[in-house]
Amino acid sequence: MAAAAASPPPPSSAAHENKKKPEEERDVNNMAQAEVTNVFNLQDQEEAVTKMLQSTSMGQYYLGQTKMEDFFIPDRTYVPHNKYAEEEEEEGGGGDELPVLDFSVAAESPSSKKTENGGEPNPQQHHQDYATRKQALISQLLVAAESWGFFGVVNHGISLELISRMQAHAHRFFQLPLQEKLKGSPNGSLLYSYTTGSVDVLPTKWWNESLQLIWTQEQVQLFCDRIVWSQDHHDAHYNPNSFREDFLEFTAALGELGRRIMELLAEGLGLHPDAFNRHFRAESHSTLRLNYYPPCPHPDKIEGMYEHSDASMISILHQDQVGGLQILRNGKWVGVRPDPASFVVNIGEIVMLMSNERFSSVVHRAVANSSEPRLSMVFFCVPVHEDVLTVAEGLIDATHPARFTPFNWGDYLKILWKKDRPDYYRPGKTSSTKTSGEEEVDNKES
Ligand SMILES: O=C(O)CCC(=O)C(=O)O
Ligand SMILES: [Fe+2]
Repeated sequence: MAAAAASPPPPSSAAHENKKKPEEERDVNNMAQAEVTNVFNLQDQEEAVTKMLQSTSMGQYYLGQTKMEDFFIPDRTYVPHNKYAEEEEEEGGGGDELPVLDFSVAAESPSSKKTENGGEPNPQQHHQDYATRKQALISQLLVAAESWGFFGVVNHGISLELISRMQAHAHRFFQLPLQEKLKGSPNGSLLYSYTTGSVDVLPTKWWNESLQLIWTQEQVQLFCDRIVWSQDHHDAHYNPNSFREDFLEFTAALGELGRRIMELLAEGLGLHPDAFNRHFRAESHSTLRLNYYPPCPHPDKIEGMYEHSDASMISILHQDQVGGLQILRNGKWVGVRPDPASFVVNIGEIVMLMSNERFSSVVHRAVANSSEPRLSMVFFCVPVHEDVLTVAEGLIDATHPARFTPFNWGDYLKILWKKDRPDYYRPGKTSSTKTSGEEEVDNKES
């Protein structure tokens, strides 16, 4: 994976065109509407689901309450989903590359490694090698977190088979009829459920669907119990328990990777290795979010996911081979080339604040495309609700006063969408920038 600055084309004027709605668009709408009518005929249909549909972009679209044109974003800087750094460089752009870090050393213990021929290494020599390589990784990580806020991770220790199994589960889920998927929105929660696109409070409508679940056994079980994974009897061999099992294995592995990354980030800042991790515990409401972007007829005018920064401590993202993740870097949108073997990690707002803004939480977006669906899977490491979060002690001195006051994650969620959110919660952001991953609009948790 590599990426570089891409020069944005001139703002699209197409958003202002008054185009007639093509036939096929109307068909999609009609089909979706028929499905929704079914949903409303079900006896056990919950008010919350109706409310969710009516207050989300794709929900309104499926209900026929929103037209394609209502998704258009005027004067948007469009960079196609498959435009990456290399092409830009070939065209003479010469962008810089997204740092990609080799995490193999982070999974090693200082003493356990065998030599290549299987013999015992000289323990002292090995310890020195290990320490040198770990220090090199920490230095690269520090540069990446300070200057990019984003980086790729390879040799992360998560098996490619597990990743593809999760992708297959996600595709299976998103291809279910809408009425089935809506069973995954049992209580109207917009944070821990299946959601049809962006919520109304946002200034833009996103062309996506998502499923976001807390990483606990209990939560995933509640979800699995409601979903009928396939109505096709030819598909009877599919084991619905496998979603739960793979979900738990995947989130546990991502949690472990998140822990390793935050430990190294803390060490890089000269802090106690546990400075961030002591707030990232098993009882935190960390989530896995599956983002599904159906083919979109107007990707130049419609956003898959609008620009935002993540409210997490850190986020760990895997995107499929389609491409579409873009980072705002030095005022330009930079496309991140997909690589099935790597994860893309970004610093979230919580670690940015705890680091007294030594690290940046960078604005990013997802661009839709007209030809194929796209899937991304994001793990949001978040702190335990009640923990008081402060700037790490070791980072404050006379010349570097704390830039924000102590807060906790529960309070943070409450103010996340407020227009009058204090400045120190969103340094350097434009007023149109919203935070994603945590759409707890009415604080409807659980
Ligand atoms: O789909 C993507 O590549 C971006 C997803 C994202 O940024 C998010 O879910 O917060
Ligand atoms: Fe994000």
